[in-house]
Amino acid sequence: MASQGTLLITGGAGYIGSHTVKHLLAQGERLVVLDNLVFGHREALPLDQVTFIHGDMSDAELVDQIFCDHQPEAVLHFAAYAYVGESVTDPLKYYRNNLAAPLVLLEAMQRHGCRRFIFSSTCATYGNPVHVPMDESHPQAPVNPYGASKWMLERVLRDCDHAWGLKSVFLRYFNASGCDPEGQIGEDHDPETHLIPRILMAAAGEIADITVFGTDYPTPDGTCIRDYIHVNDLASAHALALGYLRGGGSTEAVNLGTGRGFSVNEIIQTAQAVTGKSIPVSYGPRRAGDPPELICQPAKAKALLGWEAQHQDPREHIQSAWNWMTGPKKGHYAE
Ligand SMILES: NC(=O)c1ccc[n+]([C@@H]2O[C@H](COP(=O)([O-])OP(=O)(O)OC[C@H]3O[C@@H](n4cnc5c(N)ncnc54)[C@H](O)[C@@H]3O)[C@@H](O)[C@H]2O)c1
Ligand SMILES: O=c1ccn([C@@H]2O[C@H](COP(=O)(O)OP(=O)(O)O[C@H]3O[C@H](CO)[C@H](O)[C@H](O)[C@H]3O)[C@@H](O)[C@H]2O)c(=O)[nH]1
Repeated sequence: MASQGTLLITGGAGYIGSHTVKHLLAQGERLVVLDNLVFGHREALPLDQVTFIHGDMSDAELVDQIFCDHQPEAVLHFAAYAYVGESVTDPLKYYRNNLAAPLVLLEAMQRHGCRRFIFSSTCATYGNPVHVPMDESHPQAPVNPYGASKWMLERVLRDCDHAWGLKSVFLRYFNASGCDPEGQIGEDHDPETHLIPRILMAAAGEIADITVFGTDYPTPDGTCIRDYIHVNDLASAHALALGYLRGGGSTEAVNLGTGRGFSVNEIIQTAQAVTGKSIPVSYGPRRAGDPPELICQPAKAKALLGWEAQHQDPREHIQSAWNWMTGPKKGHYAE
């Protein structure tokens, strides 16, 4: 197996996947992207620079063919469903796509001798915080099927390590935000549920207002606190995790966040300042399943991978997302 071989990126046409693709291409990596485009966008990929395969990771024949044709050295696994609320009402959809479908991928990896896996896990595997900031040894007690599906796949990956030597890094992202500073790609979910893009949709008049979910949390201003991590910082962490595995690293879980929390109200005020728009706000009840405060303890990422968030200021996240939203082409490589 080549030490700098081809990488298979599942879900590479999605938000975080496409930013990581851009970062890895800049580092000279050779990439094959597998995406069914259920949520991703073909235009989010530079099709002249990657091999794009439009298909589903649960298609065993297709996945096997990809391993025969490209012999990937490692898999970066972004593909999943990620609507927490929907996972509560339709859990089987989440267990099928986030837990069962990756087994097809892992079976192909085992057959073809591919032993490196970088997994998009989440702070949602921790459930309600027992303490903040949360380090990797925080108890994992997910409170919704989305978080549970990710936690269970972590368990599967550990078992594969034990049985056949698969080495994985579980990157537990906190709240991904921001966009490519060059404005080529952005966050383009439909439906969009995340806070920052919805605030900007309200600023642009695409929705009537931003509803704050709950004002009676035990936080200084009563609204939820989150740790917003720039998507380009997530991208660079993937490259470093790959280097770590190439260097013979063992299976590890690694949090990715800044270590700083911002409330929903603070994010809205920052967005008003960045956009210069007066953003209509309404106040609603709490959203089921939202912990009051999620803040990352990122020390392990620095110690193990040499990674630190470079984009600490949420103004920068919001500015890059606003530039992309209001840019002439609304992002994307090709018209
Ligand atoms: N956005 C966040 O804040 C956040 C936080 C923590 C973890 N994550 C995880 O990071 C990953 C990427 O998140 P995102 O926000 O970029 O989501 P996204 O929906 O933009 O990207 C996921 C991509 O996977 C593709 N996909 C889904 N199922 C597939 C399948 N069966 N076969 C092939 N392709 C498939 C979709 O079409 C999409 O392009 C997900 O695993 C998500 O759970 C995201
Ligand atoms: O219209 C909105 C949207 C969000 N919020 C609040 O803003 C905060 C952030 O909410 P997001 O929906 O943007 O993100 P989550 O905190 O729900 O993120 C969770 O879901 C993500 C998947 O999409 C990731 O897995 C992440 O790790 C996990 O914490 C929450 O307090 C939420 O209640 C609002 O007040 N109004």
